[in-house]
This record gives sequence, C-alpha cells and structure tokens, in this order.
Amino acid sequence: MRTAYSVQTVRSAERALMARLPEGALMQRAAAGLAAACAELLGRVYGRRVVLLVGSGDNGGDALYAGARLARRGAGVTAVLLASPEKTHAGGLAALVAAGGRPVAGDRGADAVARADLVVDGIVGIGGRGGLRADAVPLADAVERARAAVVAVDLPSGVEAGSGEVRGRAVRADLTVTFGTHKPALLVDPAREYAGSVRLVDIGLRPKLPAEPELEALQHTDVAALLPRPGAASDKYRRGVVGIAAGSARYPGAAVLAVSGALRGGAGAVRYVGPAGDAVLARFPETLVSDRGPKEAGRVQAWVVGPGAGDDASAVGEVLGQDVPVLIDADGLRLADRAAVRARTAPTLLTPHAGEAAALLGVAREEVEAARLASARELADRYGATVLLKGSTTLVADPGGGPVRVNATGTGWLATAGSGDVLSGLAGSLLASGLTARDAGSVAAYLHGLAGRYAADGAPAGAHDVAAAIPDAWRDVLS
Ligand SMILES: NC(=O)C1=CN([C@@H]2O[C@H](COP(=O)(O)OP(=O)(O)OC[C@H]3O[C@@H](n4cnc5c(N)ncnc54)[C@H](OP(=O)(O)O)[C@@H]3O)[C@@H](O)[C@H]2O)[C@@H](O)CC1
Ligand SMILES: Nc1ncnc2c1ncn2[C@@H]1O[C@H](COP(=O)(O)OP(=O)(O)O)[C@@H](O)[C@H]1O
Ligand SMILES: [K+]
Repeated sequence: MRTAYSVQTVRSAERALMARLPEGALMQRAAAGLAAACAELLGRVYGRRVVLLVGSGDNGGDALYAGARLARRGAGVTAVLLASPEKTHAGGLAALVAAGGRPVAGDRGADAVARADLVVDGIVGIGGRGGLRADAVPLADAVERARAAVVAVDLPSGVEAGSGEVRGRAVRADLTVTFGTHKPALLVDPAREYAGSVRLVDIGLRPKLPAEPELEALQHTDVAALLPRPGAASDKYRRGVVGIAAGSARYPGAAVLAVSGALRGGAGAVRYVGPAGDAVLARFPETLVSDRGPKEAGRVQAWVVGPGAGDDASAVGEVLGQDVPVLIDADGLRLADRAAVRARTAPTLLTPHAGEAAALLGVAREEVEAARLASARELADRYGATVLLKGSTTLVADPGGGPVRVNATGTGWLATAGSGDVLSGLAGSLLASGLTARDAGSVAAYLHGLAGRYAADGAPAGAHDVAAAIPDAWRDVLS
C-alpha cells in the first residue's frame, strides 16, 4: 500500500524524529537522497550546469545542501536566491559556497535557468500556500521555456500539499524527490500531474507516522489479497449474484456494458432487470434476465442501478428500498432521493464523474476537478454513502472520514463512452461477492484502469474492449 499523510501529520512526525537526532541530520538525509536522484538523472555530474531555485525555507535548504554535494562532484552549481542571503537557509548557503557553488539574486535567475542542464526546484515545499508568489512566477516561466530536466524538492512548488489543488502558478517537474512519506498532492490531480515521476527518500520518518494515513493507494499485492476466489465448496449463489437495473429503450448499450463488467467481477451470476433484456441476452446469453422489477427479480447480493436508465425513477426507488449493497451510477445519481440514500443501513456506493458530482453538490464541474479530494469527502458526508469519484485519479471516500483510496492505474484512453458502465458492473459484482463498498470501488477502479491500459495499448479502444481485458488485468494482479 502506498500512503500519503497530511502536512500537519508530517510536521509532527518530523518533530518527534528530530528530537532524537543531532541538529540538521534529517535535512542531510533528505539532501543526500535528492543529490543522488539528481546525479542519476544527469548521468554524468562533472561539468554539468545545475541551477537551484532557492526559497526562504527548509525546502531551499534541502536544495542548497544537495547542490553542495553536486558541486563537490564537479558540477557548476548556481543558486538563485528568492530571498535575501540573510533570509536564506544559512547552513545550506554556507555549504554551497564552500563547495564552490555560486549564489545569485532572483532577478538573474531566468538567464541561469536558460543555460542549465538541470533545475532543482527548492522554492517552497510543505510550507507553501496558494500558488507561487509573484516574484517566483518569472522563474517558473523560465523553467517551462528551458530545455533542462526539472527536479522538484519534496513537492513541485506552488501546489497545495495537503489537497492536490493548484490555485495559481506552479512549477512543472520531470521528477519529484519527496521525503519521509508521500504528500496528498503527489497522488491527487491536478497537482500530481505537475510532479512528474515521484521518488520517495527514506529519512526514517515511518515509525513516527500514525497507523491511519490521509490517502491510500492500493498496489498489486493489496488488490490480490482482496480479489474474491471460488473455493471447493463454492456454487454460483455462494459466489454472489449481482443485479443490474440499467439501460432504457434509448440506451440499451449501457445495460450490455454494465453486464459485461459484472460478468468479469467475480460474482457467480448476473441478473438483469430492465427494458434492454433482448440486447443483453443477444450479447451475453449467460445473463439471468427478468421481466419484472427489481423487487420481484429474485435474490441478489448487490444491485447496480442507473447506467443508461434515462428518467425512470421507479427502479432506483425499488433498489434503494432493498437491504443489500447498492451501487448508484450515471442517471441513477440524478434520480436517487438523498434522504432515501441516507436512510439505508446496507452499504451504498455512488460512482459519479466530475460533472455528476458537481450537479449533486450544486457547484461547477471545474470546482470538482480543481478540488477532487474535498469534493469526494463532501459528497460522501452529504449522502452518508461511499463515493467513488471518477477521473484521471479516481478517489474512493467513505462517509465520516478515514483514509481516502486513490487509484492511478488508469489511462486517458478510458475516457470513452460507456467505460463508466463497465466500471459500475465490475464494482457491483465485487460488492455482490462480499467486498465492502470501499474495497469493491477501489479494487474495481484498479482493475478497470489496468484493463484500459491493456485494451488501448497505445491506440484507441472501445468500452467493450475494456471489459474484455478485465480478465487479463485480474491475472496480472494475481501473477
Ligand atoms: N522539517 C523537517 O524535518 C524536514 C523538512 N524538510 C524540508 O523542509 C520543507 C519545509 O520547510 P519549511 O517549513 O521551512 O517550509 P518551506 O516549504 O520551505 O516554505 C516556507 C517558505 O516559503 C515561502 N512561501 C510560502 N508560500 C509561498 C509561495 N506560495 N510562493 C513562494 N514562496 C512561498 C515562505 O516565505 P515567507 O512567508 O517567510 O516570506 C516560507 O519561508 C519540506 O518541504 C522539506 O523540503 C526536509 O529537509 C526533511 C526534514
Ligand atoms: N484522463 C483519464 N485518465 C484515466 N482514467 C480516466 C480518464 N478520464 C476518464 N477516465 C475513466 O474512464 C471512466 C469514464 O467513466 P464515465 O465518465 O462514467 O464514462 P461513461 O459515462 O461514458 O461510461 C471512469 O472510470 C474514469 O475514471
Ligand atoms: K519544491
């Protein structure tokens, strides 16, 4: 499991660790890891031109100490100071100068950046707020124009460390070297996009961090442990039956796609109710199609309601009234009565994309995209339900707090009509086989993202291709 902690938690863990170590030891660990990553990126250090962008805090101190290490290995190092030398990290600046590095004032930074092989962004780290300040913006512009590789120290300067929001200008890095633990901004878009690839340097912080992180990202082994597997005593009912109440005369394809995901999600049987039974059977004859409403359809262990449902609110109401886990997607989100969702005692999983989440929250879509973490949490609390917010990083938030799951296995090729229907069927099937809403949602997002990669493999793929690739993703996770 990859985890990220809030700034407040990182700070208190750092304080606890620092109390037991000699002064400056943590920063030396950070700088050593940073310098090693820079050297690796440069290939050869001797004779290369390195430019440090140095803010007034410890983030600048890290950059200066790392710069000193690179200077000792023969790099030409220029430190662009955003603050006066008196306000710059004193120990770091002295070390850089002693190693032969050259400090220059901020207004001479752009020229240095233009000639650099490597830029190290130490403007601001976890102490930053609200995008880059005006005096740092010309440097960020110069970095974007330059050919140099860009390494961010701890975080790309200008992003909001704790939320992943970007409220103004921020530096775009090729690599971010972060210390002790990931910060939420490194896992959640839009900030994640600014970070490039991320390398975590161990500075000994882990034992001081609490058991419960702010964010969790499942890895292969975590997903493998959660995947349902039939045992010798299994039969199709014990494996779980998932009910799909989806599709309409106008959108029969949504039903077919939800069923295609559900058939690959581990449930022993898929039951379908709705007006698209013929289309479903033509494609998937193994589906148990019922011509009655959800209430009379026979036993299911979990329902999926809403994909392509049009304006038929009755199925949504019927499904919400049943005491089994329910996943609500697409049109179902608009049709579901919030009080009825809140009143449920069995788990409910809502799976909106940013536009649907915005409509439920009564804000603009852009606001949800800018503040994904806060939006998912807010929606989970308003509905008293688990929320899976889809997008380039998919988030799964439980009501009442706790770590939010984040998934980044996906690819932009998944942004194709109907791929969300496949996800809802897949997640519903996992719910029926007994996973919690939070596990079902995050495991489904993980497999769906991998399946999208397999299906696309560098070229466009349709939603049905994504569904067909789920077994490959499943095997990959178990291998
Ligand atoms: N603690 C530890 O054990 C370890 C910490 N480590 C490192 O310390 C970093 C945290 O250091 P920190 O606390 O000094 O804050 P930091 O991120 O440098 O920024 C504060 C300065 O930035 C300025 N500033 C603020 N906003 C701004 C903006 N939008 N745009 C531009 N400038 C802005 C603000 O200036 P001021 O308001 O004073 O003018 C303030 O002085 C952490 O990320 C990690 O790299 C590692 O060495 C490992 C051990
Ligand atoms: N840029 C992206 N990167 C990764 N995954 C994405 C991206 N854009 C969309 N997705 C994923 O594709 C799926 C699209 O679902 P949705 O928007 O509901 O589509 P539809 O309603 O057409 O089925 C979601 O699983 C979402 O997370
Ligand atoms: K930084």
